[in-house]
Amino acid sequence: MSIEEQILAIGKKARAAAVYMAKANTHAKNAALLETAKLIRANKAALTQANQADMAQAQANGLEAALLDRLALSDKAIETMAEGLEQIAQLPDPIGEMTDFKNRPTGIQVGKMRVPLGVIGIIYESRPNVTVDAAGLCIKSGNATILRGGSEAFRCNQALAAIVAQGLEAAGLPADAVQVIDTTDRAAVGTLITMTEYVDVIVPRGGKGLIERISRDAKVPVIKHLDGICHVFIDESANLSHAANIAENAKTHRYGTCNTMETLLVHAHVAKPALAELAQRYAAKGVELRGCKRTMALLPSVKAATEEDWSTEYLAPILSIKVVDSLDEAIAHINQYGSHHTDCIVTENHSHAMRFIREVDSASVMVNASTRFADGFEYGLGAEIGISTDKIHARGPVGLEGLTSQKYVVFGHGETRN
Ligand SMILES: NC(=O)C1=CN([C@@H]2O[C@H](COP(=O)(O)OP(=O)(O)OC[C@H]3O[C@@H](n4cnc5c(N)ncnc54)[C@H](OP(=O)(O)O)[C@@H]3O)[C@@H](O)[C@H]2O)C=CC1
Ligand SMILES: N[C@@H](CCC(=O)OP(=O)(O)O)C(=O)O
Repeated sequence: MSIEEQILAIGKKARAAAVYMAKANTHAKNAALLETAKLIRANKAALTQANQADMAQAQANGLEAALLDRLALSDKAIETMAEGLEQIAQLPDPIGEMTDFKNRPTGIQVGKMRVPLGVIGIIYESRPNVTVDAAGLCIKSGNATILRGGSEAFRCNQALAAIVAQGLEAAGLPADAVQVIDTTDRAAVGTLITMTEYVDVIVPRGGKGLIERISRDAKVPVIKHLDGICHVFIDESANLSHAANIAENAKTHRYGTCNTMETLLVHAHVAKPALAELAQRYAAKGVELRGCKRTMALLPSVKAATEEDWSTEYLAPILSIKVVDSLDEAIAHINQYGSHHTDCIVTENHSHAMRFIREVDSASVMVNASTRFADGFEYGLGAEIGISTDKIHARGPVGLEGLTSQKYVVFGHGETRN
């Protein structure tokens, strides 16, 4: 079979499974989640072995440290995946919920019912826990899914696919509700994003290369989950102790995640003390600093930032720094160079905070909190498919509700329209 034929066959099975999933009851969906969690724990040794093989190959291929960190599946990460499924089982089932009923003068009652999207294709980075989080959220929201993880995580993802299939079958649900594409050939992505007959929506999680491909070729509707060029702006009225803690955490908590800060903006009135403190903290953690001319005047060891730096997502211990003269300049910089993912202002000035959250055009806009909080679990969604950088149909961390839609339902008593 050609790759195209293989993916079309997967699509056909997913479409059939979606019909069952849409009407599956909450008990069966939760049973599948809990059984999969049990199987993940029972298969810890096999998962570890598969991950070690993936890690060895990725290391041999020279994958960067932050990306190896993302690929690694420690005992703790395996337990977290299982717990994540148990948490999704605890969440209320969104499907079938009816809301917003109104009695119309004609006698009919008009309301809305929450329904699954159908078949969701997800293309994502080499992070095995995403396979389980995505599978869990799609099961609970009554969708079928086709997963295409990063090639470095191939072995581990295949092992996880087999476990999820067993979990679904044990609960009497179709194993085809979650299928993991079993080739790393990118031709498979080409078919996945064009088979409108079988796929209702594509969620691409990734960087620039993926964006270009999807923008050029996709025929299926897309909810983009793209790169994070995130900023922290230290305002002139910032609490400098909060600013140092936030700017340190936003950069150094995890270097490889999309919600990590890549550019720090500092108001000129507080640049000297703010940067003196932060330079020490970053030096202790080996973060390379690249700055504008005014930053370099304050911190002579800093390298010169180029125009390209302002629009670069490093995913590494590198940070660009710019000194700005006003809130307006900070907002303009973020809207020009950012990726509309997550941006933060550190300020004690309420009107500056309100202007920042109104005028910065990003999926999450924060006041006095680290950009690392942009995460479905941290926002109370239970888990996330990822962070949408699109404005429709979902924006920011996408949980169960983002994987559903609402249809109108109308109840009458024999009424006819005049
Ligand atoms: N907004 C969000 O929720 C998230 C965003 N990200 C972003 O992802 C990026 C980091 O991950 P990284 O692994 O580098 O991302 P990549 O974009 O390189 O890879 C992500 C996935 O897309 C595939 N892919 C990439 N390019 C193409 C292409 N041209 N055609 C078909 N498939 C393609 C990859 O496959 P292959 O294995 O073949 O390379 C992989 O499965 C960062 O920019 C980060 O911000 C990450 C997580 C969440
Ligand atoms: N929500 C995640 C970040 C999003 C994510 O998965 O990022 P990445 O490590 O780039 O795959 C978190 O805060 O851990």
